[in-house]
Amino acid sequence: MSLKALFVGCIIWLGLVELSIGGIVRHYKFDVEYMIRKPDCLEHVLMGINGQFPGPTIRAEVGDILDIALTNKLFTEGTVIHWHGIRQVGTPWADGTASISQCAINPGETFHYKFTVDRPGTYFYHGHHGMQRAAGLYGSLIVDLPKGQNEPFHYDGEFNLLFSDLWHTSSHEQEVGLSTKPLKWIGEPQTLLINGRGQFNCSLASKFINTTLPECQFKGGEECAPQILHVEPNKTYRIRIASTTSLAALNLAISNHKLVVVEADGNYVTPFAVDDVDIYSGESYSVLLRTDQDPNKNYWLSIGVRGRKPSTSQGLTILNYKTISASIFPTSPPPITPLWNDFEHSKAFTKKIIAKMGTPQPPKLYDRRVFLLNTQNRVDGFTKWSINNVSLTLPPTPYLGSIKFKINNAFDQTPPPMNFPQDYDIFNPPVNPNATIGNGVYMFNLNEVVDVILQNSNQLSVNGSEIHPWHLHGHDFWVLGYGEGKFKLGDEKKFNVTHAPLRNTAVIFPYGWTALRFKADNPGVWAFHCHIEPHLHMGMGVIFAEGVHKVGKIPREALTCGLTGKKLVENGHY
Ligand SMILES: O=C1O[C@H]([C@@H](O)CO)C(O)=C1O
Repeated sequence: MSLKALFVGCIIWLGLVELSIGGIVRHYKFDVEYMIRKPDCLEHVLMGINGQFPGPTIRAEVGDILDIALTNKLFTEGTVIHWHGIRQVGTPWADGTASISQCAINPGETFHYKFTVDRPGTYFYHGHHGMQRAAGLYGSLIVDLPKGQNEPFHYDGEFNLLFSDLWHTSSHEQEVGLSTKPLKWIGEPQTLLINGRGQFNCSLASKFINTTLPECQFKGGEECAPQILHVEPNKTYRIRIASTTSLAALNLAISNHKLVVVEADGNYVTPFAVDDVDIYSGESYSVLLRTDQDPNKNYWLSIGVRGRKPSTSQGLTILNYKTISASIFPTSPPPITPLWNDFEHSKAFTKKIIAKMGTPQPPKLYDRRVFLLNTQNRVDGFTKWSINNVSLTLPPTPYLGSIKFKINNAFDQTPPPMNFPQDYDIFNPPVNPNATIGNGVYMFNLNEVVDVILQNSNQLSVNGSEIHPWHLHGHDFWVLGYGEGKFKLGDEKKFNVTHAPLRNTAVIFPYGWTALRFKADNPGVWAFHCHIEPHLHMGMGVIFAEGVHKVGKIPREALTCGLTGKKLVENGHY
């Protein structure tokens, strides 16, 4: 056989091997860098990828392997990217969480994220180091069904919308403010962005709303001009939405059109029609839109702030029936976002989300139950968020390495508390506001069924309890139920175990509880935290670990820092 034929033979053989494990390897090169951009018509420093903000959309098919070579082109700080909603089965080192699954990638260095996307759905990716998500490090990740397979709903076309919020103070200034005594809170965002585009100093809807802002005048090509959704009449469109906001809870509406929710966090749900959709940071949905309205008009698509007293203008774009020009304005004002504190509206929406028939049901019983009380506290006078009175501070050595290699001095070996005092008054500020910092780990036995009862409470000031969206890495969980007040014995009778939706993010409502169940069946170390980035920065998270002894080879470059880095040097791997 000639050398060439042998070479071609090898390639075909390799190709077959790759096909036999399900999908193809998709290679990406991501250069993470700071850029000067005008996402809301004003100039800002943003973090982007390959010169793009938001970063490039990754589109793959179920079973594909993504191989993303991430080069840190920031000048002086480390970086990582988390693939939000991807469970990383067998590749916990690719979860992209600094200090948890890997070392932050140093400036100038390249790290290979290689993992399988094993489930269709709408996902996204974002920075998971410091406040790099607030700096703009994010993009979309969409996983399609393999060719020839159909979704359980029909659509003629699709759009993808990634929502985010923008501050005019830098992420560094925000980060320092949050770590200062007294706390310098970040406040509300200046602008809401849809696919990285928003308008701060002008309004698309100035003719219709009470504003002093002038009408936006776009000549074409502006980075802050909205991406218009061009549609044909009498068709069905799938709109994928995901929220990577740093803080804002959002509400999406499209004038005159109903939205049918069909997917949540990569899981099919029993379809239901609504006028508007609440979407919290860390969540994703697919909604179906039927273009059955007057085709001689255009319509607003709006996102507005909910859950916190807003001071940010709605994010807007236009649904354009191609029958008319996109520059013809809608004839009425944009949809009114439901009142920020109409929590009954939020709860009604959330409770409509139930699993689609055929979704795996939760195990009937749990092996272990963990109560996690969320409180705002003080540590040495610094304002923090704490879980069972412990505020999370991450260690310099990634847990995945320190647990696997039993480096016991890498973090606090005492497990954090599984509960909180029974007499804790969740309706008032903490009697003793002093908390401690900690970096202990909740260790679960492999395949244990874990129930988590997230308990909300009053923050440091009176009459204040906020919504927090909690996101779990490495798993989906079943949402068993939501309740008011303090969780009490007998409340489990209200659990929905037959139609519990599978999600990776779930909210706790003010002064309420949320019950989740998951199977600790994915060897690795996983963050579980409030997806509000400043809250995580202030300690609002915990670390779960299971079956770490079963984790296969961890790429060396994931562990070249802290005590695992030292061990590698001592063992001659340098
Ligand atoms: O963590 C937070 O701090 C502020 C406030 O509680 C203190 O200024 C706020 O609204 C938060 O969500």
